[in-house]
Parts: sequence; C-alpha cells; structure tokens
Amino acid sequence: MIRLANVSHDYGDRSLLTGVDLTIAPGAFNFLTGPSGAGKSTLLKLCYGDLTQRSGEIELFGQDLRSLSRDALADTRRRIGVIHQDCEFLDHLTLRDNVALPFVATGRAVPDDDLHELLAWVGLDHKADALPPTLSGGERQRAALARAVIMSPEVVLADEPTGNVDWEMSQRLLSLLIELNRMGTAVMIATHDLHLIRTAKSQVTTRTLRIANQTLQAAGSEL
Ligand SMILES: Nc1ncnc2c1ncn2[C@@H]1O[C@H](COP(=O)(O)OP(=O)(O)OP(=O)(O)O)[C@@H](O)[C@H]1O
Repeated sequence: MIRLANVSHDYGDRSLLTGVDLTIAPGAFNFLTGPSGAGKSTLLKLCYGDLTQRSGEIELFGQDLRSLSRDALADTRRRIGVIHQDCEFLDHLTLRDNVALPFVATGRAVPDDDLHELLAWVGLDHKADALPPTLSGGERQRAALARAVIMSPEVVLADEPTGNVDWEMSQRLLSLLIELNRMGTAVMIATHDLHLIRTAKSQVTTRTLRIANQTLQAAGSEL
C-alpha cells in the first residue's frame, strides 16, 4: 500500500536518507527506530506525502506520489491515519470537534453514535466537551489516535505516540494500536522506546526497522 524504492531525501545542507527501500503491506505491524535526528519523522512524512522525495520512487496505494494532483493527494491521505509527534489540536474546539475534524473537512457530518463509540474506545467519552489545553499528555495522545482513525484508514503512521506518557499509558496506547492492527489496519510506529517494541513483539508479529547511517535497515536480534 505504501512503497518506497531507492528513496533519498535531504533538507538542503546534508544528506539525511539514502537509498531507502520500504514496503508497508496491508495488515503489517512495523516499528521504526533510530537515534534522535536520524530521520524517522522525515521518513513518515515521505510515507504520507507530506514531503516529496529528492530522488527515488514513492507509491501510495499504487500511485506515484509525484504524479498525484493536490486533490488526488488529499484523497489518498484520507486512507492514511497520522498521529503527529506534537499532537496539536485547535484549542478553541472541544475534544469531540477536534477528533471529528478530518471527517468534517470532507464536507460530511460524523454520525454521533460513531463519534461516541470512537471516544469510548480510547477511553475519552467523558472528556468529549473538554478543551485541549485541559487534557493530560496521555489524554492528548489518545485523542490524537482517535482523530487519526476516524476516517477508517488502511494504515496508521504514528510518530512517537507514547513519547510523553508514563509506562502504563504507553501500554494502553500500544494495546489500542494492536487492537486496530488485529482488525486489519497496517501500523507503523516511530519510537525510541525499545521496551515498547519488545512488549509489542510478545503480542503481535512485528517487523522493526532502524535508520542508521542514513539508510534503513532491519533491526538486529537485540530487540
Ligand atoms: N523542515 C526541516 N528543515 C530543515 N531540517 C529539518 C527539517 N525537518 C527536520 N530537519 C532535520 O532533519 C533531521 C532529521 O529530523 P527528523 O525529525 O526526521 O528526525 P527523527 O529521527 O524523527 O528525530 P527525533 O527522534 O528527535 O524526533 C534533523 O537533523 C532535523 O533537524
């Protein structure tokens, strides 16, 4: 569904990613790791068309990223749920309205029952009317997950989804992502947290990739 072939990228001054080959297959569960600044967020952005590669090929659902018009790219991105590292929300809108935003942006209203069910799934139905600044870190991360999946994407890309939460909350988030994966959604999680990767491996078949020396490699047996 997402395929990168011999992809390289940089931000102008120095090469960041070189010769990256990656396939995110339907239903797969992938981890992406590597040192801070290695390019994990950059690679995720390439995977959802937020950045265009310097060289190589990127296919999103069989279509060449470079050939997509703005509208076609927007349609394609609805098939990819993204949990951003910073979990930003519109502070003047309630949690419910923030989570519904991707849906509302398509010009449709979210059925109330569906929204309620989704908020209950992430354990935030009682916070539906809260404003984002009043939420805890873990609540924000779960709200970001709800927002990422509201369009029923075929793949979820999560950038450090457990970055600012305690171990118990990171387990809860991981459980939600595993549950989603068991229902058929492909998942790719960028994380520094090797403990999280090990915990996931005991519950689901995963593949761990690491960015090192600008290249993407299969992570070794130490995980
Ligand atoms: N828009 C940008 N313009 C210029 N440089 C950038 C830009 N975005 C990222 N970088 C640089 O590219 C490198 C990789 O950044 P990226 O965020 O992809 O790394 P990362 O592996 O996700 O890091 P972390 O684990 O700290 O989140 C960093 O040196 C960063 O400063």
